[in-house]
Amino acid sequence: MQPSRSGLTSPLIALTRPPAKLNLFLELLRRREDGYHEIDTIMVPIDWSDTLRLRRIERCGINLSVNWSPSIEIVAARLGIDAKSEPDRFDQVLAIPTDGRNLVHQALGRFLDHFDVSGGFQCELVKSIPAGAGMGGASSDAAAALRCAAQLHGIPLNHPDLSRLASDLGSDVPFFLGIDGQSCLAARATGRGEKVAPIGFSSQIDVVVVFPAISLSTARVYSQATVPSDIETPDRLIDALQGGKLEGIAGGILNRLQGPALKIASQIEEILESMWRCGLIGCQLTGSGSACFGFVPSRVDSVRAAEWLRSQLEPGAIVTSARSVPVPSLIELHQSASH
Ligand SMILES: C[C@@](CO)(OP(=O)(O)O)[C@H](O)COP(=O)(O)OP(=O)(O)OC[C@H]1O[C@@H](n2ccc(N)nc2=O)[C@H](O)[C@@H]1O
Ligand SMILES: Nc1ncnc2c1ncn2[C@@H]1O[C@H](COP(=O)(O)OP(=O)(O)O)[C@@H](O)[C@H]1O
Repeated sequence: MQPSRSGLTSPLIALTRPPAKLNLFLELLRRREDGYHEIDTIMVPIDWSDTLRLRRIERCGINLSVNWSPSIEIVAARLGIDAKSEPDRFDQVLAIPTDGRNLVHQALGRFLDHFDVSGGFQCELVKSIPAGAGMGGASSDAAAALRCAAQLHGIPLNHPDLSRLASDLGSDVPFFLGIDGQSCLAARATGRGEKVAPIGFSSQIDVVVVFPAISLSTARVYSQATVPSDIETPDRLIDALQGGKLEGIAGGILNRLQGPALKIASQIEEILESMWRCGLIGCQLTGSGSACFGFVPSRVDSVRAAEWLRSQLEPGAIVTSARSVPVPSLIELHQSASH
């Protein structure tokens, strides 16, 4: 800990904004004996992000608080969920655990055990990324927590054990951790998703993302999926990404989990239809859903399309214009005001 002017220690706060991701391509290669699927996926991080603040505390253990931005009431109102008349749905979509069920709690617990460091952590998580949306919010938060914890303990951010911890936490977590500390705008992930390779690609992508107020369980969607006999590759998409050609990108997308997700939640089909009608191109579900995205040529177009879709779909869905950003997210270090 850093000494303050008064001579007492003043803990540092690590602040970062874990981004969401979109799966532009997701093919199922085979179902494994352990129940996981070998996949081939192309992921892009976007600027729809949570906020995570972490500081070391002397007391052992993890103290985690979770709030919604701008507030749970405003998010619920946009989603058209009434806490009093639909308490189960409210909980299913908006209740985020603060105990060991939260992936941030698990990440910090495993960090403390693995590196055998003294004390604990106080963590404030502000959610903006919907849960059960296929946007990887929990995974991104967990990767951010591992990186902030390493930073506060002077452990190099490219320490190989962090990758192992990330992979044990969930298949999507290594993507958000970044590869050897390098930042990247798009990556191809294979294995169960934990083998990540950056794609050389430097342009930005503008999209509109719609979260249709339903949380889908990743395990349930995978359990309804079938490995196809003709497996597709993302080669065309990768070429288009590297060439920066929007039509090529939109033409190369695929999500083998879209069919099973639509079977579970058929209302997603109407959302996709509205997105096509609005002029977005390459409209598709991300990951195991329920959020969908579509491409536009520029930021101006995404803001305009999001406004129109909002007038059609809200309340009942959250519509956001978004742009690709690099992973991992930057960490800012601040001196804590009180201790
Ligand atoms: C579908 C994807 C696409 O990026 O994202 P989300 O929709 O969850 O964001 C990922 O494959 C999700 O990764 P993640 O959310 O980390 O899943 P995990 O916690 O590892 O696994 C949850 C469950 O999903 C199934 N699962 C997950 C990954 C995989 N390659 N095959 C699977 O069959 C397994 O039943 C597993 O028990
Ligand atoms: N930090 C977290 N943020 C959001 N959800 C979390 C978190 N930790 C655990 N969860 C649980 O994980 C599930 C959703 O995970 P998430 O990554 O947001 O969705 P998806 O797998 O669809 O991308 C929910 O059941 C939620 O309760």
